[in-house]
Amino acid sequence: MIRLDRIHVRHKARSGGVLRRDSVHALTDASLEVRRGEIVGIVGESGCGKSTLARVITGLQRPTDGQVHFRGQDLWSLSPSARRTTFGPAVGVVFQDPSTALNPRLPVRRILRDPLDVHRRGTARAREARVLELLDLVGLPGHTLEALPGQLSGGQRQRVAIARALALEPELIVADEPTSALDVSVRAQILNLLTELRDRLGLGMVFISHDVQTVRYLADRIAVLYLGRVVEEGPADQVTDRPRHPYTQALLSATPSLLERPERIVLHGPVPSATHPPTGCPFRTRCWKADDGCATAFPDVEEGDGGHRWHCVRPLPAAAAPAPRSRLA
Ligand SMILES: Nc1ncnc2c1ncn2[C@@H]1O[C@H](COP(=O)(O)OP(=O)(O)OP(=O)(O)O)[C@@H](O)[C@H]1O
Repeated sequence: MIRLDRIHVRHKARSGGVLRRDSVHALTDASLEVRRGEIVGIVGESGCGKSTLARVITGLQRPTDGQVHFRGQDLWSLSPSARRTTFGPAVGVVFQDPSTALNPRLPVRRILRDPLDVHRRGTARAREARVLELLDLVGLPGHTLEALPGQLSGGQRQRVAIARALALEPELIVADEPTSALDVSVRAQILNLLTELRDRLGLGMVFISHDVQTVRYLADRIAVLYLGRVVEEGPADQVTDRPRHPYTQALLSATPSLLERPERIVLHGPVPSATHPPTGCPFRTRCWKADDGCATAFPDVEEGDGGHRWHCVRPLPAAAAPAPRSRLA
């Protein structure tokens, strides 16, 4: 349905003065594919490029280099109006915090009707019927229609945001940390709702989170991002049960229940600057397996079963081995 091909995104650095503006390597050579009915999880630490990737997928961010193919068409070769009318409605977005994503002055009825009005979908009566249908899809009672976002709970607000994302019958939903601003008690309900919607509507979904456990719960496939690079991707169970990239193993070790031997791997040193990323493998400065060879070039892709891919010249063996003791807490 959607394919990102060798995407690079460079932002102008926010600091550096007028004369010297470095560029931030937000995404480097990132490729990703989402098929109909599939949930792809994107996981990585803060600043690794997850939101930039979400913006590229939703057409909000034009890549500096690389292509976005939607149903086989190069998105950025379309005219702005074709992009707006064909691609825009096909992709719905759910953001992290429903309190800021919804207009606090509009009742739910208006919030859900707006996209239908803007895109002139059907008659006034059909739009009203669609609003009721949307409310039902996300499991909200009818009286919610007259409420303002501030009168709803966090979980209900996120349901409204999901209903709005579904309004134009998209084929793909991009959910950027959709549960991290919610109470723990309602997170599972929202995750279950997203899975139900995928099953019921056959949606493709990109689910972005820094929490690998949440991503594993939901996703069919997982891509692990580090400093703007996809360092590992593949079927969710393979990536989480048999990680091949040391960075994936380190992420997993922060959620011990996912590993048979739950020793916590403590990564030493800060995440390097995205303005001056390390040469070669970006993870080498914090990797306990790195040697001089890791500094020369970004490792070529290695491939295992079922589309499991990783970029590492010193990958973990096929059955994950624990990291050396000196690096374990
Ligand atoms: N508009 C911008 N101008 C300059 N730098 C930016 C801009 N947007 C993002 N960046 C930088 O690009 C890199 C990737 O940012 P991005 O927001 O995509 O990461 P993220 O993984 O979503 O982080 P978080 O989980 O904290 O939201 C970071 O170094 C960030 O500071």
